[in-house]
Amino acid sequence: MLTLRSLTKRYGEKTAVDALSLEVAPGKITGFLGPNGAGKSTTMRMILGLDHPTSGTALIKGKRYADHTHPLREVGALLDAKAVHPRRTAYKHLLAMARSHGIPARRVDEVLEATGLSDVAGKQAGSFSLGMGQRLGIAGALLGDPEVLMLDEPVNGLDPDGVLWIRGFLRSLAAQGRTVFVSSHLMSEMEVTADRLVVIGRGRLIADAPMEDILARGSRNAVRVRGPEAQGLHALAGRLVPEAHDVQWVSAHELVVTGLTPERVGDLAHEGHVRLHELRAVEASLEEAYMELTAGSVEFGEARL
Ligand SMILES: Nc1ncnc2c1ncn2[C@@H]1O[C@H](COP(=O)(O)OP(=O)(O)OP(=O)(O)O)[C@@H](O)[C@H]1O
Repeated sequence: MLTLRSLTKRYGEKTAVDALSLEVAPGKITGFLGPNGAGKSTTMRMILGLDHPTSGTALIKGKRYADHTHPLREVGALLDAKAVHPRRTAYKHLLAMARSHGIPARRVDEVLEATGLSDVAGKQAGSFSLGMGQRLGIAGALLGDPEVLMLDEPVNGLDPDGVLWIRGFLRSLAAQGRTVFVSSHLMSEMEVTADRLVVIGRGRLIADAPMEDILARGSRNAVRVRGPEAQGLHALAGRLVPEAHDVQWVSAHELVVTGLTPERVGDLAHEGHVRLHELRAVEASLEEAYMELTAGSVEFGEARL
């Protein structure tokens, strides 16, 4: 569990994180989204005690990072996968980390196994592909068997296999009851990975809600209705108009209805004995919902997608 209370960071005149309050719950993947410069990395750095808040607090399981006796056993983080000595082998890199935190050496074998790196444990980290480097970073984050995992853009630059692996791996970590907090600018990725989304813009909280709710907020959520009989569809439109936000004709045989569920549209069609060949929810993509949410809070003129 992560708890942010009015977390604020100012750099001179600039407010990078502005009174951010939220809770990140265990057992699920929480996506952390925001346009370029929104304050995601600064927030993560403050949670890890790498940056001091100007005011407010960031708590991991109720305590500040610095107040934990064994912080690596509470929170594992992947901020920059390249922060590894290139000539050290994966095994030696993890062993050095384990030793400096009082973690037994056998845990190194366990995390190598869990991240699929056992076969390359003796290879120098500098020879690793980006995907293997990310796996090594995640192995390091898992060393202390922490309840909280925090990853900054873990799929950035990965090939499809790497992306699939990370997605499945994060899912399994959440299923073990861990708190998984992951930032990404890849909206499509978050749509299939995260259970909950925290969206920030200019350091401020814009949304903190389950993924379905964020998607449902997109104004383009609509129902597409197609039928063989134009007259029947006209009659149906007459029944829809009083209840719907909007009813648009796409063609003589097709309507797009906003503000009603497919169930309601189907029931009204049934009541009016109107034959339908298609009844389909057209969901706003996360990209659309996100663009609407962050409109006006994009720092550099354009959201990075
Ligand atoms: N050390 C610093 N000194 C001054 N300003 C900073 C510093 N670190 C970050 N900022 C500013 O704070 C704001 C938030 O930056 P941050 O890196 O946290 O955003 P972000 O959401 O992680 O963006 P990105 O996706 O580009 O990494 C930006 O305007 C950035 O320029």
